[in-house]
Amino acid sequence: MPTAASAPIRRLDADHVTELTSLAAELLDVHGSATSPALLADLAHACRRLSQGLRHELRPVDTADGLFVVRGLHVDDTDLGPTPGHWSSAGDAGALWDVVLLLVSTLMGTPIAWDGQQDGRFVHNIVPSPGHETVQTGASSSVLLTPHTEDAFHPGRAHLLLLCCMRNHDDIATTAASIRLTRLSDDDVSQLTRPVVPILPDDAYEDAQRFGGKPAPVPTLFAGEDGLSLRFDPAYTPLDEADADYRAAYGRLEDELARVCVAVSLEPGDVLVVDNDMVVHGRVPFTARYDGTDRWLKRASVRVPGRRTRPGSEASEHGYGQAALEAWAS
Ligand SMILES: O=C(O)CCC(=O)C(=O)O
Ligand SMILES: [Fe+2]
Repeated sequence: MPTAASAPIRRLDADHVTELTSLAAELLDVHGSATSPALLADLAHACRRLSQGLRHELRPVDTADGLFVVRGLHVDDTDLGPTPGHWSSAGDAGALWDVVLLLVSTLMGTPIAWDGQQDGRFVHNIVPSPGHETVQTGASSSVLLTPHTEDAFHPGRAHLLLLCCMRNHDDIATTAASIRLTRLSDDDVSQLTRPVVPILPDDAYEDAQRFGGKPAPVPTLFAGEDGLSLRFDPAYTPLDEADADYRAAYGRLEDELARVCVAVSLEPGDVLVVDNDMVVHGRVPFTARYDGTDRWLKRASVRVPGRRTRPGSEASEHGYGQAALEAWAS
């Protein structure tokens, strides 16, 4: 896996940084908490005050990399306080950054949350947690977090995934691979366009894992409105139920994704924006510190209204009983 970061960088100038952080601070001051429903309801209105220049920097992904890094925001490590040991103890830690991430998300679409994940919060805290070292969720550390589409099990999954870095003293990389940079034969693409095996809910969704309905097989690849797209989470795909031809094509897809994979080591203040229809992301293994100085990311998920990238058959999926909540009624 390549170790050099090669993601497109969009650098915010000082005025744009001030614009974004002062609006976030004002909203936090007015509403008292980043999880306030009134703050969520106020986001779209508040964003109208942001300049065209800032909007331009935060325009949609515009290269086949399917991602970019927004750089220039400054996180003060001493003000931040210790990295929480678990998402459930994060409370309002780093709340200003929750609001920054919500504003950035709102410029790009509609932030979504899940009842069954991190108490329905719209901004998740991604921290390594004792006892979770080897699971395939954001709370793990000692294992490779296998490249995946975020919330691949669900038809209402995000179009965009945003990761904002609070702290990353050991330069632990997020990995990302774009389907648009892979080379696959037409035969492999046809194979993987067939709905053969389901993608099951991941370990972050205990309720969904208890859902009684029959899992629906879904295609791995599909034609989006602007090119080839994917829905991929091998750690939660019962591939042994697939026929040999499908399995072989899936293996070649995995090889190609590994070939084009980039490693992006986020710096505090960086916001990584990933197109969840084009790019699968993961994380390299690391040794957690568990001393309050661990790596800490904030994560938001965004739907882009009007985007037509998903197969029509997704409309009849049950989504394992999980519902995505939108930050405001559209
Ligand atoms: O820790 C990372 O860099 C990414 C973790 C991840 O997959 C996620 O937060 O969705
Ligand atoms: Fe993820």
